[in-house]
Amino acid sequence: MYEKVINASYDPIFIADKDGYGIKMNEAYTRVTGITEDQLIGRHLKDVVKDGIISESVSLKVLKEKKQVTIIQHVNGKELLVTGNPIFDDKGNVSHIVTNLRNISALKSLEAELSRTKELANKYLQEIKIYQKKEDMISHEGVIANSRQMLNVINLVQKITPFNSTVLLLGESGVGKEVIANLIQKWSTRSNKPFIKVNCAAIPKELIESELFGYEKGAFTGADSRGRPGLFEQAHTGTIFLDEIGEMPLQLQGKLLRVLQEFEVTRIGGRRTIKIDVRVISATNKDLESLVKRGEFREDLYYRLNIIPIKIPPLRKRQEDIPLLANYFLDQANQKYHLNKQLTDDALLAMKAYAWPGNVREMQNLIERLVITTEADDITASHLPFSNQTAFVPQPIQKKMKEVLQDIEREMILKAISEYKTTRKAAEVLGISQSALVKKMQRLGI
Ligand SMILES: Nc1ncnc2c1ncn2[C@@H]1O[C@H](COP(=O)(O)OP(=O)(O)OP(=O)(O)O)[C@@H](O)[C@H]1O
Repeated sequence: MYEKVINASYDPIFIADKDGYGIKMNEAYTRVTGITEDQLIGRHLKDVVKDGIISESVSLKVLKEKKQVTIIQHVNGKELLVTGNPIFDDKGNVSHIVTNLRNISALKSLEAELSRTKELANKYLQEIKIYQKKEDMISHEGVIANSRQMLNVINLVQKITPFNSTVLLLGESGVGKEVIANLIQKWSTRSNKPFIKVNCAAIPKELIESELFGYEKGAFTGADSRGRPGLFEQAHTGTIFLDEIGEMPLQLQGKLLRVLQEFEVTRIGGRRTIKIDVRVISATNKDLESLVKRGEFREDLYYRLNIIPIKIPPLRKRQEDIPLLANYFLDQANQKYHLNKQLTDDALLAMKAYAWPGNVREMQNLIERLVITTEADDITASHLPFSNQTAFVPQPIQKKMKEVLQDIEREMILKAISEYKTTRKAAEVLGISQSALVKKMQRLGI
């Protein structure tokens, strides 16, 4: 019976007796080692080693040491991992040694294969990392920034996130102040704490105080009879974003200043002060300094808010971001409407030349509109509402004359280059020398 079991085993088995003679081996043993019965069975293992059939005998070692022994054996050019197990009789003497073995040459080649695969995986990982790094350089948690100015903004954000310092975001409407506020919150240690956004311009003036600071029960008619915590209290342990801070009514600015200095609030109609731990980010598209000069904004509050000012430049001052943002919004709109529209090069050039008074928001809205309304798959310059010279209608309040002239120069040059391809031809059409054109292009950053 035991012979049948041994022969049925897929794994090689060899049995030696207590005197070191081979007495049994199965077919798997011959399959793996190439050793036949006549070389091993009935022979003393010392002789088998002497004849060079096996390099070393594990059975003899087990007989000597009276315990399990594992060795590496070389047989017929194969490397084998051989384990011998003693079988003891009733008196505790070794009666037989059962040996099994595994071909580790195969394992070794698997190992080599594995390490090759690992190497390859590592190579791909590195490539992906480089690619991701490139992507990260452009998109920072969904904030597209590739221009030097915006990368400076992102760097500054990275520097300040570990601290709870008060931040004031400055920039024209639609430049991305809120996206930067979101980024500060996301990268800060308070990222999983409350993030309360307050648009000071959207709340009726008479309600701002109760919204921000809350009220006790019976504080005024129409109030919730149980009283209510204000937004500052709701932001406790987290961040409060005061958008359009320039719209804060003058009579409330004193109270806001006290909250920011003491970090405690008193609800309307209440007497107790409530301690709050909040990080304050505020934003405005107004020139707060002139508001201060005109007496419309408290100077002390301005200084309290302006601890870390971050200026976000208008889109026309960071033209490198324009194609990236345009394609980013194009992808978004394509996904939203299950379309596959493309922006042609001349459309991107025209976009680069445009002044974008409504900044990134204007671009986002325009691209979404174009994706829906353009019949063809390609969105070209002719589809853009500003490609017919409407781009640089001077906006005397927003721009200096020099800037407007530069914008016009830039647009004319970009148009000429895109139409005539070479600076020589473009210069001829524009009526200036080629070297003057090249100089102008350098000055305008084209
Ligand atoms: N760098 C950017 N990357 C990706 N999207 C952006 C970027 N800047 C702005 N946006 C998008 O443009 C729109 C306007 O941005 P945001 O609301 O942050 O501007 P804002 O300066 O806060 O405007 P406002 O002063 O009118 O409140 C948003 O939909 C925002 O997602």
